[in-house]
Amino acid sequence: MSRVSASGAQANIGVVGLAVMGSNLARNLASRGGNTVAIFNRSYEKTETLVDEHPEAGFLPAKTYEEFAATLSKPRTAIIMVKAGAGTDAVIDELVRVFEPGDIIVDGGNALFTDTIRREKAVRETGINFVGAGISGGEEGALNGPSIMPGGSDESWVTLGPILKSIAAVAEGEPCVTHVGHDGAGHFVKMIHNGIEYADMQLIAEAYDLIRKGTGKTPAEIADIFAEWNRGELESYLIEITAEVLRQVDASTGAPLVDVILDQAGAKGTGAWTVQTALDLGVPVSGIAEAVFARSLSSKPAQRAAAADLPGPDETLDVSDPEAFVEDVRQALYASKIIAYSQGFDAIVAGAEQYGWDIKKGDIAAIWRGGCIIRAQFLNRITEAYAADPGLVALVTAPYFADAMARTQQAWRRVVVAAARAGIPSPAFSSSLAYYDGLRADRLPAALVQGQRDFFGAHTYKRIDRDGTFHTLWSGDRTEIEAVDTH
Ligand SMILES: NC(=O)C1=CN([C@@H]2O[C@H](COP(=O)(O)OP(=O)(O)OC[C@H]3O[C@@H](n4cnc5c(N)ncnc54)[C@H](OP(=O)(O)O)[C@@H]3O)[C@@H](O)[C@H]2O)C=CC1
Ligand SMILES: O=C(CO)[C@H](O)[C@H](O)COP(=O)(O)O
Repeated sequence: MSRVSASGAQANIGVVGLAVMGSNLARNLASRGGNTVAIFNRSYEKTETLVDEHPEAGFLPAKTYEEFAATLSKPRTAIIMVKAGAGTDAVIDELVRVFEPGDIIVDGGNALFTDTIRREKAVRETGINFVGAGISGGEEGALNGPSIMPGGSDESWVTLGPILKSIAAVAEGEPCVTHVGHDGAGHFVKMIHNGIEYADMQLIAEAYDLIRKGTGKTPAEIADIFAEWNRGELESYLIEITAEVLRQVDASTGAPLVDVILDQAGAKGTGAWTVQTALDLGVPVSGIAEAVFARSLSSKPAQRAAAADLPGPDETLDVSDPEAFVEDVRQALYASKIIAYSQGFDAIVAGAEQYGWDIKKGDIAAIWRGGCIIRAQFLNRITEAYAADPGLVALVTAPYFADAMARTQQAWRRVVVAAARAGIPSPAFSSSLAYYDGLRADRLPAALVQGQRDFFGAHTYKRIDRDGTFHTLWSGDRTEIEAVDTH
């Protein structure tokens, strides 16, 4: 079997899967000096189109997996960018068939991290290296520089590191890529990135909704507000693109595009994975969960239609000072956003502990500063917070963020109260505030829950005044006895 392409050229890197992400990543790789890129797609038309549309890239196209392997110099390195799930397994099986020990397979798709752990173990047994790498930035990021979160072995990172550094986004002179940790660590961190992305998007959407309903401003006027916010502490990619979306006018009706888009949000699953994983780890990612549920609720048209006539409040959102209200919403958004990141980092800490990964939180915040969807100005503050205290128990308690909370929390409360009084759903704003108040509460009603659990299930409780585990004989004489801790 030939080990070179039809032209005899060799590629140092390959890409399998040439839809939106793969085709742009392949072009990004090809644009960096020294790279020659082999490309393969299940249906050959996509490969042909990419080659025809981008002759400058010098791609080496392959029609079969055998040809693809033969085109790559050894050790072969290939990045898979296909539909997550069965598609990824199918491609891995084919690559394992044509690759050799020492070669490297990188899955750059949005794989569930437990799948990555399974795949890494299985592929490693063949002598081939497998790396799960989260890649964020969408189409534009893939082309011009994404944020990359690779897991896998230290050995793979030696080969892969320079290639990934060459294509990653650059923030303040540093490439937005780091070796996150072993096996599934990279995909775990990408999953949390997406969870935060869901929360941030929902919070921005709630801010828009409240301003629109509270002040009657048009989408274009609200776009101006977001553009202004993007010059301050809220500066971020999501705020920036929100202004663009709100400014867009529908060509066929002349209406703001946002008013003709069906209000049912889709989801590909990474937000739900974050919440499911956090539940397993016992981490309250309530802001992220509300964002996932808000999309689910929006996509239940039959239930929404059936509930449309249910009674609401007597009052509407009565804003006497629109400028002050907009400023309150801005502060509520900033406070809630801090909570979303704080909860996301809590999940990273818990995941690292559970799976034995040495994840540097400050490094993760640093590689999210550029290329990815949640890139934001305040990620530098997160890096600084973890540098100052690597054992920080909750991001929100770091001095910078605690100060931000002190500054914003009254406005946050006013916004949540106003929304509730006017019947405007703001699940992410309000659940983030409840989380904040829960964290700082001196005493929680969890004590009563423990009493209830002990009543119906003899689940026992601890006391505040002495060590030990206790149970009250609820169906007997109601005296208290020492018991075995059942949690
Ligand atoms: N779109 C985005 O903004 C982002 C996407 N991602 C992730 O990147 C990956 C690629 O995303 P995207 O570019 O949107 O493409 P899609 O997720 O839409 O996947 C389409 C690609 O997968 C291939 N494919 C599907 N099933 C198989 C199979 N059984 N065997 C071989 N190939 C298969 C398709 O080949 P064919 O052409 O033959 O159908 C096509 O190349 C996904 O895992 C996605 O979650 C990550 C970050 C951002
Ligand atoms: O990974 C991404 C960005 O980081 C993708 O854009 C992701 O697919 C978006 O998720 P969803 O479709 O569920 O909104």
